[in-house]
Amino acid sequence: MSDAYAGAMDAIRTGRLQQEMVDTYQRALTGGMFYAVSWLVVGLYGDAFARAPAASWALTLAFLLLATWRFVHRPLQDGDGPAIANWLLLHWGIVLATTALWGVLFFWAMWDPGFGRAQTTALLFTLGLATAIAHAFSMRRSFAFAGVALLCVPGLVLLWVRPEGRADGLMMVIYLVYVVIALLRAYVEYQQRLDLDQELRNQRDLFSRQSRIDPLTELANRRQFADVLDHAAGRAAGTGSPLTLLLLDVDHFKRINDSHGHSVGDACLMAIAARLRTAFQQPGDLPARIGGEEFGVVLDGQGINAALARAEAFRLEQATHPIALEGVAVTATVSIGLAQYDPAVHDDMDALYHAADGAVYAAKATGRDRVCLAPAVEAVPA
Ligand SMILES: Nc1nc2c(ncn2[C@@H]2O[C@H](COP(=O)(O)OP(=O)(O)OP(=O)(O)O)[C@@H](O)[C@H]2O)c(=O)[nH]1
Repeated sequence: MSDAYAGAMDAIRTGRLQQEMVDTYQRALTGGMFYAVSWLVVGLYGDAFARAPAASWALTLAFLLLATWRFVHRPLQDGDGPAIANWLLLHWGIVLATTALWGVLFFWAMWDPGFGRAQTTALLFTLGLATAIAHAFSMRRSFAFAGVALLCVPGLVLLWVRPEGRADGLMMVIYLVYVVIALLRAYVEYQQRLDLDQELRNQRDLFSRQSRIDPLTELANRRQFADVLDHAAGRAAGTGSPLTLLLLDVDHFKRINDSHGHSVGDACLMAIAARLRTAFQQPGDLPARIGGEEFGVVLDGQGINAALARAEAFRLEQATHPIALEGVAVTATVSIGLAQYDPAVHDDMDALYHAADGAVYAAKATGRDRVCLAPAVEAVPA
């Protein structure tokens, strides 16, 4: 498995976990308060606060604390996979602690006849909460089952073992069959939604990449080049830092195509792009394929002298190091034009581009395989 593949798989897993983290937080948010309110209804109408005030207030406080914890345990902003997995474990821990507490309460309400009619209220709330888990907490099947079990099983066992509670117990078992089916279906639907979301994210990333990258050479394409140049010019105009534009055209490229075929021509363009990528990888450099056999490099932060030296080095490498392609060695010389950005002279990027393009034209006109400066720009001593 290549590093790139492993990295992509990690990114997909992390993307899914991030989505699950956000969903788990949002779905758990309001649920916590439902437990507190439901208990208040059962406790008040079941006279629990008068009969067992300490236990009743302790339950109220515990539900409120757990609900607040769900709220303040916010999703991570930029966690990696393991950090999100840990976050999920803790959040599920809070949710399951709440369901376990309700399970104890339900057992108490079923066991203590002092709750009177509120026993039915507790039973109905328990079924309602189990239904809510089945529908809203389908992200993790095993945790959701554990939640339903913690809510229902203690009270259900009690109902079952008492002959007078057997009918309610039976009703509960039948209802729980529905809850289990609903939970399984909701789990499958949730996973399908995650798959769909991932698919949409992949498509979006692909389109975004295709709109910025030249497919043959994998350099930045004309659009990204123009955006970066525009951005760099805005900053250069504001800060006065230097910015130089380099345009490069392969000499007699048609001959390479005609002599060796179009596929060798393509391979030659890819090789030149690879050399450009190696030669122009300093911070502020952006090599790009502008179209056909024409390339450009944004040299953000570079004055004309440094740019000239680097352009000359690249030209020399092209002239002296043939490219080995499909059994043939091709020498592809290049004509390069340079223009330094001057906000007083260049009204917009088109003006800078035309200046550099004029320099390429001058290089072609004076014999090719050379670097020319745009006429308005003078090289100054370093
Ligand atoms: N193989 C290949 N050829 C391309 C591609 N894009 C443009 N070309 C070819 O590049 C050649 C450019 O030819 P011209 O514009 O006449 O320029 P040139 O032959 O390089 O001559 P000068 O620029 O004057 O030195 C044409 O033959 C195009 O078909 C491409 O993606 N792949």
